Amino acid sequence: MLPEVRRWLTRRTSRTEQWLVDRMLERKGGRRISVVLPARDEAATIGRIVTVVREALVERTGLVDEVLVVDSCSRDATAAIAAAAGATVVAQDAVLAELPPARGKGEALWKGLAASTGDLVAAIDADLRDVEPAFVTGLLGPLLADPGVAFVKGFYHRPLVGDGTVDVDGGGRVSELVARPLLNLAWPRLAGFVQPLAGEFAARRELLEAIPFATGYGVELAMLVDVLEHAGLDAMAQVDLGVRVHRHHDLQTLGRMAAQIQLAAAARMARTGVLTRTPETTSLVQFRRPSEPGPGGLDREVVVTDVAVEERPPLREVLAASRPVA
Ligand SMILES: O=c1ccn([C@@H]2O[C@H](COP(=O)(O)OP(=O)(O)O)[C@@H](O)[C@H]2O)c(=O)[nH]1
Ligand SMILES: O=C(O)[C@@H](COP(=O)(O)O)O[C@H]1O[C@H](CO)[C@@H](O)[C@H](O)[C@H]1O
Repeated sequence: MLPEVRRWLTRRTSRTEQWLVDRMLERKGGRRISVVLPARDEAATIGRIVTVVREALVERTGLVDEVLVVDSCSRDATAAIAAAAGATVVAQDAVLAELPPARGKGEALWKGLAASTGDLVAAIDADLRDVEPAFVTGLLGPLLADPGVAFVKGFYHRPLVGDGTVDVDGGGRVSELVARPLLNLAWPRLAGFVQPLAGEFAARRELLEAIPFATGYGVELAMLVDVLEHAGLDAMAQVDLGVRVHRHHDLQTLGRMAAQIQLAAAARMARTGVLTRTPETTSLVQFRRPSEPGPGGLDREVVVTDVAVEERPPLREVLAASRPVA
């Protein structure tokens, strides 16, 4: 692991319980805060999420000023349920309607940024079960407390919930198999993010307006890379939000998600020339649930493995070199 990542992990990791709403309200001043939810066919979950955020953070405390649902071409009652629960709802294609429409999660987030009014913008996925207000307050805490922080990413334990089965740390399959190895290889400064694909993040508007957005599922990885380039690692933070339970997709859908993430990464590698040279490190940084809760912000065991591979030459070249000359 790069020494600067090790330092960053200690300096910029916190837990949602550390961020108290009363203190955050004092720090908020005259700024506006938006919570944006990209949502495609989330009729089963969107109502409860909007209700929890609105009641706890808009009505009871006034920390959040706007709950905006971007209806991402849903075929179900997502938009109507979100509106009934008290969200402002915009149709993805109706925002910046003069532009040719695009599809996918990243498009919904970009349109959400365009349609929202907050100086600080938090995003959470709309397929979450059991969402708590602490999901939002944790993301906003570091931004309100420290002017040096411009971007905050959530992390959590991720169970994989099947039909009557729960694998407590089995979720985040694309994260573990695609995003993490890719980031460690090409952008090792981002290796400290426990959940690099978390859909839960918050940032200052001026930062989000200054970076490009990938339209599909590549949006999270693209955003990490672009924020790093734009603002630097010390402007980024992560916060432990506890446990996250969401709806899972089948393997083929995850394959398409992985493909979009790789395309977004490829575009950034080409743009910056990353990987045209030898990788900076062959370490892979992974995180595991500790046997005992750790002190400080990072309640994870850090597992660093050297995954270096050697290149053997074609065998016939070796054989030809070792064959006695007649
Ligand atoms: O075209 C799309 C696809 C997804 N989403 C939303 O993006 C979030 C994350 O997507 P999904 O649940 O499919 O990914 P997962 O979390 O299962 O990997 C959810 O709120 C989706 O409703 C969206 O707004 N537009
Ligand atoms: O992290 C992952 O591996 C995937 C799939 O999660 P699961 O294996 O279904 O728990 O979930 C996410 O990735 C998407 C693509 O970046 C994000 O858009 C989602 O917010 C995130 O949940």
